[in-house]
Amino acid sequence: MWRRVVSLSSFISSSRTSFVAQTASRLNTCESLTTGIAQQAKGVIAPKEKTPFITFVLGGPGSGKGTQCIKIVETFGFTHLSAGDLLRREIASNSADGAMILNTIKEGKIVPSQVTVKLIQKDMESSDNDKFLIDGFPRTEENRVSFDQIISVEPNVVLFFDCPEEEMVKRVLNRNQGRVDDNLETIKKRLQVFEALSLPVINYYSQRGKLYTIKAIGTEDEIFEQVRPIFTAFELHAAG
Ligand SMILES: Nc1ncnc2c1ncn2[C@@H]1O[C@H](COP(=O)(O)OP(=O)(O)O)[C@@H](O)[C@H]1O
Ligand SMILES: O=c1ccn([C@@H]2O[C@H](COP(=O)(O)OP(=O)(O)O)[C@@H](O)[C@H]2O)c(=O)[nH]1
Ligand SMILES: [Mg+2]
Repeated sequence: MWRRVVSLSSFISSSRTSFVAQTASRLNTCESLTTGIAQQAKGVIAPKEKTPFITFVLGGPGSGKGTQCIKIVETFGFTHLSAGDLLRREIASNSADGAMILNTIKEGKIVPSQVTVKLIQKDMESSDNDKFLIDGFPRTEENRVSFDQIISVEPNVVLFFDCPEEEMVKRVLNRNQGRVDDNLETIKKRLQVFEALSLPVINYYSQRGKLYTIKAIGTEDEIFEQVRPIFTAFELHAAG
């Protein structure tokens, strides 16, 4: 449904821009939040009720992306699309790509972009919602470019759950979901892939003022209290 209207962009008024800045400042949130929203408000934004609002949720393995996505869904009504879950669903359904995906995940490597983007696209298009959390994607610059080319929508927000390696390893080893990649050997490979291929994506969005870094240590609730004001500010902006 959202695809039909994506190209119908309109300019947001300058009064809206100042409202956004005021809102963020009223919320007493961090400077990057104020700057990020104000920067977006200066750009071309399609009508709010029809444009998909996309959040990429990034961070190393075990940084708590999935856990926080559940809370964001409960509080802000997003649809949660976990790229890893979509790929595991392909394996479980014995699809043509299933064996290739399984081997790639076992090795801690990245599935070809087109495969992942098509799965995300299918779920986005079949959803009635226009607010999406895309969890664990893009993991590489190639992923990012591929999404841009196929879906043709920029993310509004990019969350980065910044967690010490030691803590991520501990959490993954205790995850207990029977995943083929939750073992020490694969985790080491995944951490290397994260550093070499995913950090450049995070830097890309940082340079564009879209990145919101969350210190991903502490209790789940404490971490969510860093996440909440980001979406509250966007909600207030949309309501304004
Ligand atoms: N703040 C936290 N403190 C301790 N354990 C956590 C926290 N957040 C998540 N976990 C646990 O760590 C594991 C990895 O979390 P998950 O959300 O699956 O991370 P990711 O999706 O980034 O790999 C899960 O078992 C989860 O219950
Ligand atoms: O866009 C993606 C997302 C995931 N994966 C693969 O799926 C695994 C598990 O991803 P998930 O996001 O479920 O792991 P998490 O970071 O949540 O532990 C990754 O290590 C990759 O091998 C991938 O290739 N492309
Ligand atoms: Mg996850």
